[in-house]
Amino acid sequence: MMLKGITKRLDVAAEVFRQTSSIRRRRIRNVWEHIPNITSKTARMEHPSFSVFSPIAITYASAGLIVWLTASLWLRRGRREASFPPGPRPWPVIGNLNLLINRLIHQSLHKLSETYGPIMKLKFGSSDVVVISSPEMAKEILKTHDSSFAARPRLAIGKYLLYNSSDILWGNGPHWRQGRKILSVHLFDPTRLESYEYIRMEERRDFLARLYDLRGKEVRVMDHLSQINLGIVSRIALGKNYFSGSKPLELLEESSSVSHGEMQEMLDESFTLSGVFVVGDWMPWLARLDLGGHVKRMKNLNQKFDKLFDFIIKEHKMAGNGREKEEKPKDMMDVLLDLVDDPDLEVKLTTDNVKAFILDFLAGGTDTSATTLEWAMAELMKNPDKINKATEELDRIIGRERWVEDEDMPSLPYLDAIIKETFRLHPPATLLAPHRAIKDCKINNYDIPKGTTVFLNVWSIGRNPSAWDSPEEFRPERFLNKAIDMKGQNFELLPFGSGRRMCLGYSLGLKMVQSTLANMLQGFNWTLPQETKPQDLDMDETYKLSTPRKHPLVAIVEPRLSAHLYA
Ligand code: HEM
Repeated sequence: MMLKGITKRLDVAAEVFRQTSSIRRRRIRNVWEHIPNITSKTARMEHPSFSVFSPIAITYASAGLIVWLTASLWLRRGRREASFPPGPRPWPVIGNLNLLINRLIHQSLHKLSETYGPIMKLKFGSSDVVVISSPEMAKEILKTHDSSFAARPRLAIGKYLLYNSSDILWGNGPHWRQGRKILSVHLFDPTRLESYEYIRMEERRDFLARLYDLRGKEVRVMDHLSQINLGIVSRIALGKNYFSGSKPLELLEESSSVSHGEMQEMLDESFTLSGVFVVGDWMPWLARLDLGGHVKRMKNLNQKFDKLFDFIIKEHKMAGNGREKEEKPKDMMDVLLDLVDDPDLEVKLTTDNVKAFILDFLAGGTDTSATTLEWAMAELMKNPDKINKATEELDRIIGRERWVEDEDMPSLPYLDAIIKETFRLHPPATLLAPHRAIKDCKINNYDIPKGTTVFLNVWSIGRNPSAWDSPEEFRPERFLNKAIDMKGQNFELLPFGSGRRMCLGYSLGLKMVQSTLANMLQGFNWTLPQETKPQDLDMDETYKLSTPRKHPLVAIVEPRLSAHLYA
């Protein structure tokens, strides 16, 4: 019996070897198709599994590790002094390799789900992973069995970047529940959100004025989108825009701010590191080696954020002492600092928790909405007739004498449809954030054991032909006569997730996307540079925690409204 098992495994390993050795001759995305390490019918292994313990796999893995380690050490030697930013990024080769691995995993998951169905089990190293790819199964996980899957796996990113997972995104248990409650009450309740509308409006005006100054020239759309979003979340969370200055973090001194470029690089790095495949997360026995150097990068990045937050906290404490006189309204940092060491809280809140919450807020609030907006513009420029429909709607309902505002959104159904269609095809978090089973569970008769990591592949769900007609087409019209929203009750469209772990910043994120896109379309004609034809515009993705365009969108803007409106 045992011999039979071993022979079976060797056969599988030989098959894997045969398939992988012909990678160069075939399209790389098909490689995983032939690796029988998944089961579709049950979350228990039915097929022989390709595990990292099979002899041939171990031989090849060891050879790979030696090459990897040598390359890593060689790179490390050359870059010991390199700092990031403004110097070159450490581990560029490994970083790119990781993006490639992410791409492989991502595309493979989609292909595998087409072959093996909407629930399948994989083995990532020594960990069990279940991937869900249909609205019905997503409903089972996020609604029917929500409480059993409302946990996160403990990953290196939480431990090393987010203060030992003491934030909300990676947090668990009573600490996470309390954090969600605090932010929901103090920050995300509708009245609070309303009170921030003036901030979003002012930042939008600055953004439109910057674009106006660049009229007729080529602009990298993402640069401007990240600037407006960072400005908004910084003012909401920290009381002022800390990221509009010219100083590098190293030279931060009293009453100054960090350069936008440096902060954006730090946030990009945090998104990249949140999405990388950290070997030690899935093979804990290799964690100490830190293959690829990701943990080192996480610790470095944490130090940078920590320095920044220490500075901001000091400024807030100083300003707090004089607040009675000034009557300045409290921002999120003030509110959280007031709660530090509050004896009435169920779980003690520390300064590190505050830093972790703020980092969640800065990261969650910028990249996701900027990525969505860039994709929306790219899809629209690839389909110019859709831009015409959107501007026709704006001209008809709002006119050209004033800017479109938040309260106009309910009367702009086509704009709303464009946003939903963009989220369907390009959800920023393609696999949501990973969920973890906190107890043994049965999903439609499939056993999912306690401790299993569950990925909800919303990217695949958005392109699932049984849920959507012509799923690859960008067709906002499909939403015009459908009562589908993104509040987590329609499981075919889940860009913000659903249930207990649903995005906490859903309303703010959606408002930021809606009003910015409306202003961009109302205020400017958008064209591609002469050498790019709409049909040739590439739609390649990069896989981090979010999924931005691989090549930044470059466009030429020409104002549509009277000059005085941009002043
Ligand atoms: C377009 C905008 C946004 C999108 C698409 C988005 C998407 C998501 C997704 C998919 C998750 C994980 C859900 C899951 O695991 O089931 C999430 C979680 C989260 N988001 Fe967002 N988000 C956006 C904007 C924001 C904003 C503006 C903030 C705050 C300022 C924010 C804060 C958070 C937090 C704190 C969590 C963790 C929730 C938890 O684990 O309990 N997000 N978001």
